[in-house]
Amino acid sequence: MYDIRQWRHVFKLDPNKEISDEQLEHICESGTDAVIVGGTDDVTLENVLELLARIRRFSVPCVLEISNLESVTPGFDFYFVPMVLNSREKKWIIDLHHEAVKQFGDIMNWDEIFMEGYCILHKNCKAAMLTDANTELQEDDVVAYARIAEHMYRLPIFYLEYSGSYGNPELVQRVKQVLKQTQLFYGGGIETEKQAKEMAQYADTIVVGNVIYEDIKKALATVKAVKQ
Ligand SMILES: CC(C)=CCC/C(C)=C/CC/C(C)=C/CC/C(C)=C/CC/C(C)=C/CC/C(C)=C/CC/C(C)=C/COP(=O)(O)OP(=O)(O)O
Ligand SMILES: O=P(O)(O)OC[C@@H](O)CO
Ligand SMILES: [Mg+2]
Repeated sequence: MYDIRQWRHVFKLDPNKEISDEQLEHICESGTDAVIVGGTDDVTLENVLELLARIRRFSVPCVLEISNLESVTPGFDFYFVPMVLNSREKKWIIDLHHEAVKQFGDIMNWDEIFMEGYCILHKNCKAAMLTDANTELQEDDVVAYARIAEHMYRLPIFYLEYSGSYGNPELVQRVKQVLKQTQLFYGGGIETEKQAKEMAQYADTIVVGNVIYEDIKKALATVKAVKQ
């Protein structure tokens, strides 16, 4: 399914983590809508290419979520480009993007590139630490970032990121209520069918990451929870 607006469930695979062929097959054939390749640390051209080649044995749509310029490579169906709206450093909001467009501008196919407005809410996750995200936010602050994403920047995706910890479903519901065009992604700490169902009530798309590497059966069960 190549219309990202229809995606309800996606798996995020970290190129810096090990996954067996059998596990990868289960993930790609699980009925998930897409597989995102992305992570925060030690994402290299080599490990991205290796994972891409292995995922390409299956027909599932495959996205590269760009975390550094060195690992950008052709061959993905889509490219998701994060900008961390609550970062205290403009490097993560505009500077790296400027550098990337300077480098790749002539060969960029804008139809396959989607900007993600991240709001990172788990203060101990790697992405929050790397980008010096201000995670001490009130609900109104988060809602304001969502409105900025939709109305000021017209971003296709607003991503509520709790990577490594399960977030607050009431906040996800509040954010969903103010978004009309921008697609709401929720990711963080989803480990059970119940959690997947709960967040999928509000988020347009849920993202399941770390549990793949901790308990593959539980990870696979999150697909069923959303697709039924
Ligand atoms: C050659 C070719 C095909 C070109 C294609 C054209 C193209 C797409 C060019 C790139 C254009 C562009 C504008 C690129 C942007 C460049 C860039 C480096 C932007 C910065 C991205 C950014 C803000 C990164 C910060 C980290 C972050 C938010 C990463 C997202 C992933 C994430 C949050 C992972 C979760 O963390 P995880 O690693 O899982 O953590 P744990 O290990 O704790 O679980
Ligand atoms: O790894 P988890 O905690 O499932 O989070 C998924 C995704 O939002 C990470 O960027
Ligand atoms: Mg992870």
